[in-house]
Amino acid sequence: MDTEASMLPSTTPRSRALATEAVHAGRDDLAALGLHAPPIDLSTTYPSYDSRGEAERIDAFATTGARPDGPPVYARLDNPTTARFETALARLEGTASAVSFASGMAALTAVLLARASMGLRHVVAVRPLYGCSDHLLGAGLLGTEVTWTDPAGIAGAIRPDTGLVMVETPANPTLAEVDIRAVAYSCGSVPLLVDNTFATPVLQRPVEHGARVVLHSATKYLGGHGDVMGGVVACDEEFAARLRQVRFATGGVLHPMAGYLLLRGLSTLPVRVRAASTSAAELSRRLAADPRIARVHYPKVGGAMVSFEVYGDPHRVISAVRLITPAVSLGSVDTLIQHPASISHRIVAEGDRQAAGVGDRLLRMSVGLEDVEDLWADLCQALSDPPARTAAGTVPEWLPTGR
Ligand code: MET
Repeated sequence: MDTEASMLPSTTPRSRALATEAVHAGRDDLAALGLHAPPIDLSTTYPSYDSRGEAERIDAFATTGARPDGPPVYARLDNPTTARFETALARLEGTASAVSFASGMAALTAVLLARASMGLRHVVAVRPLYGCSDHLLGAGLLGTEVTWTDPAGIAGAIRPDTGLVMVETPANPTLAEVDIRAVAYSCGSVPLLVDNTFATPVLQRPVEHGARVVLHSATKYLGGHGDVMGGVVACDEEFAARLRQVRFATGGVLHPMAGYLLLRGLSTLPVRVRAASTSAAELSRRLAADPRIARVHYPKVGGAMVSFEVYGDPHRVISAVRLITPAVSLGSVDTLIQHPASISHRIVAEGDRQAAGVGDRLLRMSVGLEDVEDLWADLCQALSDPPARTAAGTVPEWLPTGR
């Protein structure tokens, strides 16, 4: 069992360069353990002959929410493998702590419940957000109430029962950006949560600009290979303790295998994000110069996401890509494209979606690690009208013509 990991300090400030932390954070004890790869602890329960001692450890967790000393008693309290991922992500975001969850939505749920349980049910939020985040806030499923505003309206929207201000920057799917420092100032003493899924800590560390809570769908760039689902909240230890109590009570824990894969994903995060961002910036330039494209969205902070509005039928583009994968989600090594109005933001009421800039002709592309010329060739043939794949001689040989 990997008990040493639970001894790792969770409050060590980031002192090494980001690329170094990405490789080493959460693994600092491995050499002393005589290990190279992090051990995976799949235990759901932890035997003990000392029931009085276990009672004390459960009382301590229930009272403080601090990570238990030694074995976790039960896997819903903590897990040494997922703790390694939490330690590493906190280091990258520059926070004291991080708490992992089964998905990004489980992570956001825990944040909202933690604040609502303190009598702070009201949330101020800026659109657009990822469609399911928008839905979770707006539908009142957790008993929260939301006021939507633009960044300039945040200070005026805050009430005595406001527990959170939430922004996503760059936003899903329009890549609209907010000035985190200015927004944090408007929040006063209300914590600002920034969904940093698109930028990742490689391009932006929101706590350095005044945010108090950083949310990630770890399923995306942190995992990086489209094969692991998870969520994580980076924050101070006081709020992390509250989140652990909510996680224990509601059960949305990250599986240890997912924790292992996410820790492995972090080690290549800077390399992947920078390489994909270079291609995304190049594709955004080419798309902006293309007469078939009405508008291109690419954020100032950079990143591997490009959104664009077509003059033609966006559904035809989705059906015509051959190298690019027509799928929702993002942050994988392969390039994905999806139609937000149909998928990622389908659950948002049409009027709200349109008002947030998520039009019917908008496509969102997550640029991966393929050669940029191959990606451009696939985009060009998919954008052609009539479809290039039916026009003899215009399909690159390497593109499959059917499925
Ligand atoms: C179920 S829809 C969306 C999944 C993911 N959050 C995305 O934006 O692509």
